[in-house]
Amino acid sequence: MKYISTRGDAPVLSFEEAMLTGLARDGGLYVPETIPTMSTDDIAALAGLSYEDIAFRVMRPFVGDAFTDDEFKGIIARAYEGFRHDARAPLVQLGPNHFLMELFHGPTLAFKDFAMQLIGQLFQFSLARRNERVTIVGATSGDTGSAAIEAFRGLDNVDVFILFPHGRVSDIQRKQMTTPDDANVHALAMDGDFDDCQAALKDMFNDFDFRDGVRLAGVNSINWARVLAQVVYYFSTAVSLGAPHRKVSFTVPTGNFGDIFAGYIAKKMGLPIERLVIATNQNDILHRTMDTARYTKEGVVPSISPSMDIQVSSNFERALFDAYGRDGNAVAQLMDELKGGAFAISQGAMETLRDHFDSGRASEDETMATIASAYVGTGEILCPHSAVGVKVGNENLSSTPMVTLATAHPAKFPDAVEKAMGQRPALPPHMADMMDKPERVTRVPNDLGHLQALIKDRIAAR
Ligand SMILES: Cc1ncc(COP(=O)(O)O)c(C=O)c1O
Ligand SMILES: N[C@@H](CCOP(=O)(O)O)C(=O)O
Repeated sequence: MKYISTRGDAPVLSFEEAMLTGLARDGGLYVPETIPTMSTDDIAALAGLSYEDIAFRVMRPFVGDAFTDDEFKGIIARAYEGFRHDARAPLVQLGPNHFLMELFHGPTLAFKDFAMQLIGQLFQFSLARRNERVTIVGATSGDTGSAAIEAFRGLDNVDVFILFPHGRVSDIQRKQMTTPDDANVHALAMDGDFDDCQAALKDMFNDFDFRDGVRLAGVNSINWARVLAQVVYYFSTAVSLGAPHRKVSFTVPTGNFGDIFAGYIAKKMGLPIERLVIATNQNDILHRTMDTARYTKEGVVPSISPSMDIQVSSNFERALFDAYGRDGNAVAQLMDELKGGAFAISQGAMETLRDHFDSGRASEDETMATIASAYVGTGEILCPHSAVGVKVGNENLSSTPMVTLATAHPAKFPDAVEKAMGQRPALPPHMADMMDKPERVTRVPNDLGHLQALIKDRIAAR
């Protein structure tokens, strides 16, 4: 299995190389050269298997010869052993044909754990075998950062630097990033918004001297392995609802487009997915793009679903690559135009995107109202991101079962949830003392030179 860049001008890599590389050297994102498919029989055979066994069968074709079957099975087993629900991604029913896939039973209470716990294990295995060390820099609007820190904390051959927007993550998200006291963990509160953090990260990757000097690696969803791990729960859920003999639709609370892109890959592999619905908060660039065929950046307005406060949606580039017939030059040109703030999508590409994706948005009031009504109607306490999804999912119900992804635990956003339903969700017992722990964080300006110098100094001091 080979991996190519969405901009068509970077070395072709193996799975392991692409995983350790992160962003392609032409600024693009790695994708598989071809998408492996599963037959109806292959999918039917997943029924009744454990999450780990499904993960093995779904991901195996993508990793090529990077690991033996036993090695890969061991990696998967270790990745999910810390989850607090046997089903890993359990389903609850919200209405006659509407289900909620709970993705928040991992160690940091968000869907990011599904991928981050796995790539934590994959990195450890690969780095040990190669006798290498890496510097991970991640950008986060709150959840990726805590999941990355949890997956990599305490490792000798990895330093992990997390850039988060100062003042724009919830208190719990911040505490999850600033309270671990491991020497290899560096929480950096940056002036600006998430897009600024992500832009700084991409600038570091595009500075080859720095990149090669610190052996930079990325664990944001620019990393293909992140997307791959998330493909699995589309399979496990669809099969539990009757796939391959029955179609299923998914609504996905969306920001950086990684999670919904994983659903698109599941569909390409043969999973009978009818619709993939993009659900955005008031920062609705993707919904507007689906409507107007123009991707136009506007300022980010902080919301009660802060992890989705994003304008530059990285993985949309992967969808554009397919929509433009895998033409790397066309994608490179669009990304160049985006530096000016906007680009237009051709009619043909737009038709392809609309063949797969629908979209909707939820305002702040609608998000709050959905938290309240879901609790009254079903007893389920939604986090604000999941509530954005449920609101949009409700608008897209049909005779096909709809599954909305619940992407975080409500206790990560207690203020918003309390305001919406009058009750403060409790943290699970393993995190109950989090608010009392001391914090370790460095405030940093949005300045590439400053960030690079800080990272080099910290590595030298270890
Ligand atoms: C809780 C939560 N929901 C939804 C999203 C959006 O997911 P994606 O960026 O993969 O579109 C994020 C951030 O990634 C998140 O942390
Ligand atoms: N919402 C994310 C933003 C980063 O997304 P990623 O999937 O590219 O890592 C977060 O919580 O940090």
